Amino acid sequence: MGFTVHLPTLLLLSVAINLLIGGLLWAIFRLRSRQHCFRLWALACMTFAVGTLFAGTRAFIDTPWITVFLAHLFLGLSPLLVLAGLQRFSGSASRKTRRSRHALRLSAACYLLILLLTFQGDPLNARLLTALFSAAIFIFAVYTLSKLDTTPSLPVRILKVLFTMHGVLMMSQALVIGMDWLGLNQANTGFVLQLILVNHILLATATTLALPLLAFTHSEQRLRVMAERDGLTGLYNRRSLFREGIRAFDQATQSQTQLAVLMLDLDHFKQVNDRWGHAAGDDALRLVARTLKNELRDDDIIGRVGGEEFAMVLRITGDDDVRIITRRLLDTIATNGQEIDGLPLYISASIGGVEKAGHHKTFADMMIEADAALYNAKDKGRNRAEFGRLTPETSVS
Ligand SMILES: Nc1nc2c(ncn2[C@@H]2O[C@H](COP(=O)(O)OP(=O)(O)OP(=O)(O)O)[C@@H](O)[C@H]2O)c(=O)[nH]1
Repeated sequence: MGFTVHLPTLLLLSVAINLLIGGLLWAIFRLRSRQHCFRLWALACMTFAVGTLFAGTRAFIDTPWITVFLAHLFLGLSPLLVLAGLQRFSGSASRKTRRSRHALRLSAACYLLILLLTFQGDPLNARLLTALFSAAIFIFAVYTLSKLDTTPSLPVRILKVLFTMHGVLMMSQALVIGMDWLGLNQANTGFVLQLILVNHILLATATTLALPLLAFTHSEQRLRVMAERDGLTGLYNRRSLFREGIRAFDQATQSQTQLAVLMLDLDHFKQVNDRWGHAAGDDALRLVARTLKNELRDDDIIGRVGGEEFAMVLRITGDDDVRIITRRLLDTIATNGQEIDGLPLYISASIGGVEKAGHHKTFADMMIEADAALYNAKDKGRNRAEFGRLTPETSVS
């Protein structure tokens, strides 16, 4: 049972698919505040369709300028545009990237020159050249993807696999043509090349669908970080801290484990801003955030819940003493905050804390009590901590 391909149908199908996906990518470009990678990817699809159309006219006309030169010019331009889109997406303008862009321009110029010099001869020359050029571009695309620092990583991995397969396919095409050239082929070259063409179209389609996946998941991740995190310190914002705090509270209730909430407010922070400026104040806030992250465990929940106010939810284990942890936090902030970026800021903080008890029905109950304890610490002179309900043994000073 043989495998036969009706070439004109296949080519028309490929043109239609590429025009459709190209149109879709162009629409995305218009809708997404003109994110330029989408325009380049749309153009890649369209040039591929145009190149295929020109190559297909070989059945009707005998004009190598169109059927070979223009066809391969567009077919070679297509992977180049995909790569340019990837580079645009990665957005980095480092020296290394600039150098690789120059290398790319140089190889494109070489491709054009060799195509110009050879297209009049055997059309297989142009096919060999385009296959080699495309393989090089796809390998370069894998390299570009490996330099990308985006999350989630699944779309990057999918694209790496697709580009690698495409690169290998183009190398195989070059090999088959090269062997044919040297008269080494016993098998039916036309059939093998048609098979490669089918896979080429499938891979090109899969790649153009995976590219928006890369861009969409990346921007969704960025939006999620922006919605959940405080822009200045990278800590949880108020809403996320409450969400995570409620989760931790429910877990602690179910597993009957201990939980503590600490509210921390910087002392006389207005004076820091007034005396040293808002930028110095921002540096101080970042330093406090770093200190809290360094001093607490990875699974503790830390958020910036107001201008100079932080909240922490600590999962307490048997050996932990919240009062010792709190004292350590106050001391480290006072030590680190003496001088920030060469300025004598002398930052200190006050903390209100509470440990989970039977009368806490919700996480909000703990937050309210920690807040009241914080006001108590401020009233009692600052740079100190107060705990829970007001009893004589609740102070840490
Ligand atoms: N630099 C900077 N300052 C901020 C930010 N958010 C709030 N602040 C400042 O934090 C200060 C808070 O001042 P107050 O609420 O009077 O409190 P305080 O001066 O710390 O006094 P106590 O809390 O009573 O010790 C104000 O000057 C705010 O402008 C911020 O993102 N960056």
